[in-house]
Amino acid sequence: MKLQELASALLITHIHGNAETEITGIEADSRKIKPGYLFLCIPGLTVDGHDYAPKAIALGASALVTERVLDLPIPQLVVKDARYAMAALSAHFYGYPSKEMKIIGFTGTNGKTTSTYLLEKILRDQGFITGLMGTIEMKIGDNYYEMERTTQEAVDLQSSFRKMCEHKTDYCLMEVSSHALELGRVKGIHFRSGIFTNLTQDHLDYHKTMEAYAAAKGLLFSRLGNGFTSNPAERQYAILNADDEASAIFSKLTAAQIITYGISQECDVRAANIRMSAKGTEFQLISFAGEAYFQMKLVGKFNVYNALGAIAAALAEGISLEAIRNSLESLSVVEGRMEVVDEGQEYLVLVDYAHTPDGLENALSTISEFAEGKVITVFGCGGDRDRTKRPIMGKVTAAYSDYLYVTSDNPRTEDPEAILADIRPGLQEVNYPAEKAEFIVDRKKAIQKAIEGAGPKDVILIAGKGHETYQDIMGVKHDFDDRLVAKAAIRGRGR
Ligand SMILES: CC(=O)N[C@H]1[C@@H](OP(=O)(O)OP(=O)(O)OC[C@H]2O[C@@H](n3ccc(=O)[nH]c3=O)[C@H](O)[C@@H]2O)O[C@H](CO)[C@@H](O)[C@@H]1O[C@H](C)C(=O)N[C@@H](C)C(=O)N[C@H](CCC(=O)O)C(=O)O
Ligand SMILES: Nc1ncnc2c1ncn2[C@@H]1O[C@H](COP(=O)(O)OP(=O)(O)OP(=O)(O)O)[C@@H](O)[C@H]1O
Ligand SMILES: N[C@H](CCC[C@H](N)C(=O)O)C(=O)O
Ligand SMILES: [Mg+2]
Repeated sequence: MKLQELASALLITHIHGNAETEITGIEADSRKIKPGYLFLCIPGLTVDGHDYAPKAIALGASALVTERVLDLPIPQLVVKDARYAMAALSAHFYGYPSKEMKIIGFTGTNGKTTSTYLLEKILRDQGFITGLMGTIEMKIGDNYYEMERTTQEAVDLQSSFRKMCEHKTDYCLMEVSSHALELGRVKGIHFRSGIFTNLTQDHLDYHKTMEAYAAAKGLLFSRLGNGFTSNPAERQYAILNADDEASAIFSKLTAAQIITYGISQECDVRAANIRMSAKGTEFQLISFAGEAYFQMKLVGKFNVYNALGAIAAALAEGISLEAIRNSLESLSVVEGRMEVVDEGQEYLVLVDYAHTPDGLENALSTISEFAEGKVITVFGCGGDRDRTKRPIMGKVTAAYSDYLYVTSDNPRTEDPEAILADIRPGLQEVNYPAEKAEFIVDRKKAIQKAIEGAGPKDVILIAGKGHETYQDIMGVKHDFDDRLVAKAAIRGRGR
């Protein structure tokens, strides 16, 4: 594509240099530039992409997108807002792929990843080709890709969508993080539906206040539904959790047709008579499309919510309640979410991704309902992330645990001891007995000690890392998998 043609995606631009320059690729990271590529100079929160233009040129960049003319020897497309331009130009470069499939976006503090897999299962069982992108991985056709972040940068996102189209994807199920919404990574994407899971505290390091965090999430819904259509295939839906008060705000923001789901409120897709055990969850589903009795293998009331959101989205796609039920009943586990580590031992070991106060509350309240012995929790808090959630996470785990191992969970560039010190006041606030809590920086040792101390009917929750296979210390990702460490520890003590 020629620079001139790319520029046509924006009304106000200025081309400095040869407009006929051929563009063979488009990137916003100088380290990924190949000969012939256009390099987008993005002023970031930590560095300014304009400073990396010489590096991009050295790697063969043929043109730049800038916010000001740089004294450099290649053509430049000067724009008002490089981040906005990144989204718009990437969509144009890749031929607007989000219009060629149905993209369903999931947003909310907890439950996004889980919910994408539930809906993926339902859609795949109907013979649809699905793509998925989120915290664990990206799937395109039969190919799996590692993800750097939950929601990709706009330029990577549009490229991934194009690949999905090449694989004849019918539906793309994607997690839409609040960072992505705030930073415009998903601007201009045509979503079929937006699903809201819930809003509780996280990421206040970035958003500062819960109001700002909610406003970021709201962007998914405020962009939905404009331009009514008689074609049901083009309709857009906002699928909202009626039991979460943020839904009232989102319903005012959106022009999409709203489908509500929940347990305690009157809504379009509702679960009643919920029965929970260590083996799964049962509930009566009452919906605008009829009623059915569900028996799922996923544990915890929070998974009923995740199921309801997925059911609502599937009903909007015209899938029958019976088919939806068959799919959800056959799904056993989502990786790293309440995943059982089974080496034939007498105590239960669960690895879960709970890394927020509400996630821990949900995981632990579920466990407390079926635990016959002690509840032993191993957890930590991420470095370079919301510090204010640390004591609250300490308080929540203390409330439910007979024994606590407070340890590291991706300290990143922070001092691990300092993170542990931030958690401690939460335990003190509820007068948690000091002799029942150990603070051990080394996560492997903490897991080993928890397992060594377990009695026959005890439940050990290892929270925070779920599917992760690394421990990020000072920017270096060391191999670390809670499930493997736990397995080795169980075998080490002779089960
Ligand atoms: C707060 C946040 O999300 N920041 C993201 C944002 O950073 P930024 O705007 O500060 O960019 P920057 O690092 O200053 O760089 C500016 C520009 O220079 C470029 N650059 C930089 C260095 C270089 O050598 N060459 C170069 O070209 C960068 O590619 C970028 O275009 O854009 C960068 C480029 O895309 C991201 O790497 C960076 O993610 C940071 C590392 C991050 O940790 N993000 C996390 C918090 C995140 O996004 N999490 C969410 C939520 C997870 C969830 O709870 O579900 C996610 O979606 O994963
Ligand atoms: N609907 C829910 N409500 C509250 N907690 C939940 C819900 N679903 C899952 N959880 C808890 O939160 C943890 C994270 O779940 P999941 O990975 O599905 O969320 P996510 O929104 O994708 O998180 P992230 O923001 O890190 O991508 C789970 O391991 C579980 O403990
Ligand atoms: N998406 C979340 C994941 C947190 C997972 C936990 N293991 C941590 O590192 O804090 C975040 O980036 O805040
Ligand atoms: Mg996720």
